[in-house]
Amino acid sequence: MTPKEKDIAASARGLTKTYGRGDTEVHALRGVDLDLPKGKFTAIMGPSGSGKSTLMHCLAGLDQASGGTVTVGGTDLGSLDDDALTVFRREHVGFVFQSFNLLPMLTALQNIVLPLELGGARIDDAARDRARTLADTLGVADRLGHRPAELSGGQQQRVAIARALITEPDLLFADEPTGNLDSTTSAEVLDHLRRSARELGQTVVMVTHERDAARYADDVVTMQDGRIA
Ligand SMILES: Nc1ncnc2c1ncn2[C@@H]1O[C@H](COP(=O)(O)OP(=O)(O)OP(=O)(O)O)[C@@H](O)[C@H]1O
Repeated sequence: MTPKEKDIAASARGLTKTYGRGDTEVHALRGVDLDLPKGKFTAIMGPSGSGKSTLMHCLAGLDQASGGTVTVGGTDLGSLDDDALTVFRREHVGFVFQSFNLLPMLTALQNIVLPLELGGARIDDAARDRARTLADTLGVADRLGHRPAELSGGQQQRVAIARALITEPDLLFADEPTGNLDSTTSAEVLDHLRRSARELGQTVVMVTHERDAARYADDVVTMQDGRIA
């Protein structure tokens, strides 16, 4: 790796994605080149249908590109089969969704440690301590015994961020993470995403429609018709 490559968490080269065939063909990505610098918070903006979610899903190994390459931490995702991709996502990627996606029957603490359990780890005191430290950083340490329904939207989203960070992923992806939140709560969640990058060294990528939200990011990438504008 060259020194420059060392500072890049993920990159796309000539990335294309086509959905459907013939009359129903949609070119969601038309050749995207992008480098995501390590430890930075990048926002992806652009009109509806411009390819933001598709780009994020390809970078995260959730969707397969039609052409071009995605490299994460030196691994070409195109070289991985489905099983290897699943392991790759579990070990390297965290997600935060607009709708939080917490499991309603589990407490906040149980939700946060779930990715460790799914990865086959035993949930011991060390794991619970890590979850508490993250919850503390995110300001929800006093809500750990509560179920999602007993938390505000902002608290749920902060629990979701802690859950995404518990495996210490190289990349944290957030798809419209403040879409369901009021402006005060949005500001808190965005501040935590920014701190994940600045204080924990996470590489954070967020898709958003909101210019105010994008202001928290170090860089803003704008998509237009499947390309970076
Ligand atoms: N699974 C799919 N099958 C067919 N077409 C799809 C599929 N997913 C996305 N598309 C199309 O690809 C294009 C890009 O979609 P994408 O969701 O990436 O855009 P976006 O910028 O994230 O939009 P939005 O802001 O509305 O979420 C759109 O024209 C969309 O209709």
